[in-house]
Amino acid sequence: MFVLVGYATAHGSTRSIAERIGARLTERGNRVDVRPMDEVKDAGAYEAFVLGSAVHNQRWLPEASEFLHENQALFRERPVWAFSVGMPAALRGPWKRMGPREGPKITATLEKTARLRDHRLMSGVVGREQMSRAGHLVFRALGCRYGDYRDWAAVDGWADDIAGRLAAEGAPRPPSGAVREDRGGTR
Ligand SMILES: Cc1cc2nc3c(=O)[nH]c(=O)nc-3n(C[C@H](O)[C@H](O)[C@H](O)COP(=O)(O)O)c2cc1C
Repeated sequence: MFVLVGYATAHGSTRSIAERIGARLTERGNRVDVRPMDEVKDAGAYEAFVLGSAVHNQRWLPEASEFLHENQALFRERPVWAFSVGMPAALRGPWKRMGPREGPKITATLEKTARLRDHRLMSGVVGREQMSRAGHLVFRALGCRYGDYRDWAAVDGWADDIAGRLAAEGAPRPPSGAVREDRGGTR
């Protein structure tokens, strides 16, 4: 399959995760472009999409939201997987409960413009240099810690699931009426 792994990043974590997913899908036999969503010229050229954005204030970055909006007809027809990169793993204390609530909230927004096969909220690198002074003070007051929270095993596992689904969907179907010998095999 010809797959776009499109991303929008402010500080690089989302790009690194997109590149990892792209490499994994390529290893599994797909033709893959990994590129920023605002540099994609012809979205219609791709057969499937894995789209990811950094999360700011519980939303995708504006260029990512625009890309979804502009191509919504396509994203209702072709397979789309989405990932959001935030900081649920950096949260501490009562704020830790925010993480599980943020994922479904973002999913609901994305589903207004795309029919998603799956959406994952992941954690990225959270650095002092990304924060305003006020943001830093709130972050520290909540007991949160800066760090690299990327979970590569989870990213690889998810990419492998996607590769499996693409392989199943891309495989030539037997002619209708044909009797399959391999009953119980892939659908
Ligand atoms: C201004 C700002 C707002 C943020 N808002 C959120 C948020 O609402 N939810 C969240 O989970 N992470 C939030 N983050 C954390 C980032 O999404 C996180 O650091 C992520 O790794 C950034 O990805 P990037 O390196 O691709 O830009 C915010 C970061 C910044 C700088």
